[in-house]
Amino acid sequence: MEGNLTRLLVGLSVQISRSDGRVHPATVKSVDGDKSTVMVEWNERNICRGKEASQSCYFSDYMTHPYILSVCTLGRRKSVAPQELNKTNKRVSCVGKPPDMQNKRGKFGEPSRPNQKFYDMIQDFRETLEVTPLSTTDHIEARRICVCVRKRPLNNKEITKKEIDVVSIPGNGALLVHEPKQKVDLTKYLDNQVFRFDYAFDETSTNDLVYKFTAKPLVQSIFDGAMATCFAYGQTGSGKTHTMGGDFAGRQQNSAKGIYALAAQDVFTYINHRRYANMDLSAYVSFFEIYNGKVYDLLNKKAKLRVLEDDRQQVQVVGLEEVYVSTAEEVIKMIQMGSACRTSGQTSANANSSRSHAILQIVLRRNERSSTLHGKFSLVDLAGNERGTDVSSNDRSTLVETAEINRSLLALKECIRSLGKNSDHIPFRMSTLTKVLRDSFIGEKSRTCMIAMVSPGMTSCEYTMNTLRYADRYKFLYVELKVELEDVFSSLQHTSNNVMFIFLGSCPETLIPFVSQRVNDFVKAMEQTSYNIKEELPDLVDHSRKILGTNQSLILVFH
Ligand SMILES: Nc1ncnc2c1ncn2[C@@H]1O[C@H](COP(=O)(O)OP(=O)(O)OP(=O)(O)O)[C@@H](O)[C@H]1O
Repeated sequence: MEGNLTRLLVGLSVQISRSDGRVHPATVKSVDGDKSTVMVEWNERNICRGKEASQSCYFSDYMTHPYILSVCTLGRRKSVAPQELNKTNKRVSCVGKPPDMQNKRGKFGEPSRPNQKFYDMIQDFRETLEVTPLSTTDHIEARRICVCVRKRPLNNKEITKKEIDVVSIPGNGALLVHEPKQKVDLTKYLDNQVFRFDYAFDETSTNDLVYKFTAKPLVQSIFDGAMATCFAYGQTGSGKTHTMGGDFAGRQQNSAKGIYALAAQDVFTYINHRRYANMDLSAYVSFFEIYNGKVYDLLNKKAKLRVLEDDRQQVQVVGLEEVYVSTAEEVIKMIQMGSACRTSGQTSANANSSRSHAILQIVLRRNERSSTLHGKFSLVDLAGNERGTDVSSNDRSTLVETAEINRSLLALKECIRSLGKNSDHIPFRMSTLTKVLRDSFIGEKSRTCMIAMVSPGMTSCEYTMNTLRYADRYKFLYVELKVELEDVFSSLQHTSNNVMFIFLGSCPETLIPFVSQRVNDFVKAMEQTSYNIKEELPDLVDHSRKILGTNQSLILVFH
């Protein structure tokens, strides 16, 4: 177990809680299994500081959840000055040598590249990772809000420039960003940040695989009367259009290979399925873009459309073409037609950058009841999220464009957040995007999937972090949190291996009774008496230490 612990923890970012009450990030530098100590390091006023903590201070690993990623400072810790750390030679792993001591050749023998040291450190780190790739046979869980991440491979331009890939996807929904950093003394180190999603797709994942875990369950839901929405979110050039619309060969897009087309194929499979045949459903398609807050019909020569709201708060896009379709091929033709006239521009990251939100809607209507709406699937390829930091542009219209994009993405976040909280008030009027998607945010049957796309290159690191933070927020939604915790407990109960334990970040007050009950159940299952987790936390920690190395471990969730 000690060995596992070392491999999992070294280099990870954790929160530490100081004796003066401050809580701040630090990096795990080493774990001493014999002495049961953990060494952490952080920067304070440009001075590198370190601490040795006893193992009664536990860390969660990347296989647990981001909100669990904190350090619980229960035991007494000894403060160690950096010099002392050097003397005892305890500082290990992810810290690089000063520039003059760096090798001219890469550690793996290949010619040196810019940032070779970081490259080597990341490769070293990856060697310690246990990778569990996502497989088509993995279980897919129906969720009301599903948040995923997809990493694209380095592109030719990046490979030519010898860009470093700073994103790792070990599996089980985890994603690591190895953020290259430098201390004031020019020592290089990696700040390894961990995120966790429902699913994480690595650079080898195909659109088929991504579709299967994301949009496919939503197609089924619209036959059951749901309003479903699937968003592709991310920096320009990160792969949104590739995922939704299909891969590109030059400027030619293979529309049959995107999530739009895969969803359309399934819609017709279900329509003809005996389970839904007697519902007498027909499918209709509309395709439009929102550019600078205005709606344009991509199936009608980009006609500019008005968005109106009636006194029952029903939002209508007046005059939007809704075309009856009876085969997936017809839908694919429309996707090609619409995509060809989508507003694009050139950014520093993508020569063919989409500057608008594109929305493909597949609507199911019941034939016999004057075309009553039965279900709707909105597939949204969002505009790039680079937050006005595309510094290569001084052009006013690009800046206005970017500001509008940012406003609508903020509105989207607010609406999904309200949806997750089952709030009565959904602030859909904040932007045209959320206005036209209003019926996706209301009602019991609304279902949402967000696929956050990330570029793997070191130069995209900041944008990648922004994307991950945006998507990460969804995971803090109350309803999801409860489900997630349930998963953690049940997976622990069914495992016979040693499992990393403990713990915790911000557990909402309302969830404490639930967590308390589950911890007690777990403790009972280990034939121990039950604990009041608030008052007897130290006992539990002591107990968990004793069972470390036996066949079970414990997760505690605590505020
Ligand atoms: N998973 C992937 N595998 C291979 N190539 C990819 C992948 N994702 C993206 N690409 C390629 O990267 C380039 C940029 O992708 P794409 O146009 O989809 O980005 P985007 O996020 O839609 O950008 P924008 O917001 O500027 O429209 C394209 O050439 C695309 O084919």
